[in-house]
Amino acid sequence: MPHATGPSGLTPVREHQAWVATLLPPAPVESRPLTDCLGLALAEDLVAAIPLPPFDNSAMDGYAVRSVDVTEASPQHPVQLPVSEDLPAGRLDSPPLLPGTAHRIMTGAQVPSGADAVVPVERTDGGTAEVQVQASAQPGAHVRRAGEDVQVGTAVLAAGASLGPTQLGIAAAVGAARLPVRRPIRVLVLSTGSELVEPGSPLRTGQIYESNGLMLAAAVRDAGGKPELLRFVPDDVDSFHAALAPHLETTDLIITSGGVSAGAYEVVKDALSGNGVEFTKVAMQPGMPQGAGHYRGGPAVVTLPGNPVSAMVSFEIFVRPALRRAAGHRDAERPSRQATLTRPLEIPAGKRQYRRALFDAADGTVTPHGGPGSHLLSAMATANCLLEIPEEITELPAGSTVDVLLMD
Ligand SMILES: Nc1nc2c(c(=O)[nH]1)N[C@H]1C(S)=C(S)[C@@H](COP(=O)(O)OP(=O)(O)OC[C@H]3O[C@@H](n4cnc5c(N)ncnc54)[C@H](O)[C@@H]3O)O[C@H]1N2
Ligand code: MOO
Repeated sequence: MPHATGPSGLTPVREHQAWVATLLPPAPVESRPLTDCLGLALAEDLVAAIPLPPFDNSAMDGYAVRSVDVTEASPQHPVQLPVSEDLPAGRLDSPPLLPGTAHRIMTGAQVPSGADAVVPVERTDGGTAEVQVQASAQPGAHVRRAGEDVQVGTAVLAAGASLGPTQLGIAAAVGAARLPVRRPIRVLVLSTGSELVEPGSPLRTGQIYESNGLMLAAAVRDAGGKPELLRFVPDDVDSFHAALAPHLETTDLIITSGGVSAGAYEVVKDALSGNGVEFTKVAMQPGMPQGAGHYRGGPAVVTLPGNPVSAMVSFEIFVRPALRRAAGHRDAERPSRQATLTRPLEIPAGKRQYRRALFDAADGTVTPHGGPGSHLLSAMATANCLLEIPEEITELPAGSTVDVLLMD
């Protein structure tokens, strides 16, 4: 796709976002056991085939009674009833309750026909052959009605729902053993750079610890994708192609970081130019040098800049929404808020700024956190949002209303 350029000669952020989004088609739908669905997106509405609760059941351990039999009960004048059945949760038959009797009943057990209330055990003497009921009960007391939570035919989850713990819980509760979900996007994360060494090994002058690969793979997983991490890919073009080759059939998206700006040793740019990937400068800070396309007609590729904050911010702005949309998530975007800036900011013109910041939900304010430098990863690690400042703005007084993207 040709790059649209803005007045600055740079590609507008929204153009690059749209381009990256076109690279990833919707992932195929597959049926998975519930245990394998965490973090995925539901592909179809989940319609309840049973009500919840499935039957009238007790909310308390106690005695199932007819409320009219205990109208006069009090601690001073208990009503004595014979106990004719014991109803633990899970008992399959449900003997009816005869007038003037009680069934001992446990939480979750089916309320027998004939009973219309449960008296908690604490309001009785706890008898097993006979029970002294010391309190009256309103009709319906401590009875959880069938269908009170979910009625048959209700869509308990809509297509596009992200499946977290409670969504999996409700799916199991209505009896779904498997769910139709979109297969997670398979992402190959590559890092290159001769200066990089593995955390845990000694650092020599001129070297730094590799962090982007791990960070981006974690970001992919966090976004619901399935990452595979290839670190320390050698810095020459042939080795780069050789490293990719075994993964092409099983990869939807390749993400690289580094090796794309104007240096003499830009292996990513050298290897991917002419192989389906186009490079551009995007009107944003951090994250200016970007590339995207399809590697040799195969997997989608997004090349992120190497500076760690640039890599992470551009993942957030370009990759994460595209990845989540392709994986079927309705909430593909980070939530955004408007907030009041606590201190003034001066901003270079012409590029959309993404400043790391701290959003205070209680008072609706946002405070820039750390400087604008794209190597300042520690501030990003302790920030909770990105402050998004449009290209044309160069000055923001304290008290300005600004947009923030919430990161957690
Ligand atoms: N003459 C120019 N120089 C630079 C330009 C430019 O337009 N003209 N752009 C600058 C901007 S903006 C950025 S961002 C960076 C992007 O450079 P690259 O994407 O080519 O990245 P590298 O040069 O490989 O690395 C940049 C920086 O990040 C560190 N890095 C790289 N990979 C990792 C990793 N996996 N883990 C941790 N840190 C990593 C690397 O050591 C460098 O410090 O270019 C500017 N220069
Ligand atoms: O645009 Mo680069 O991404 O600032 O550091």
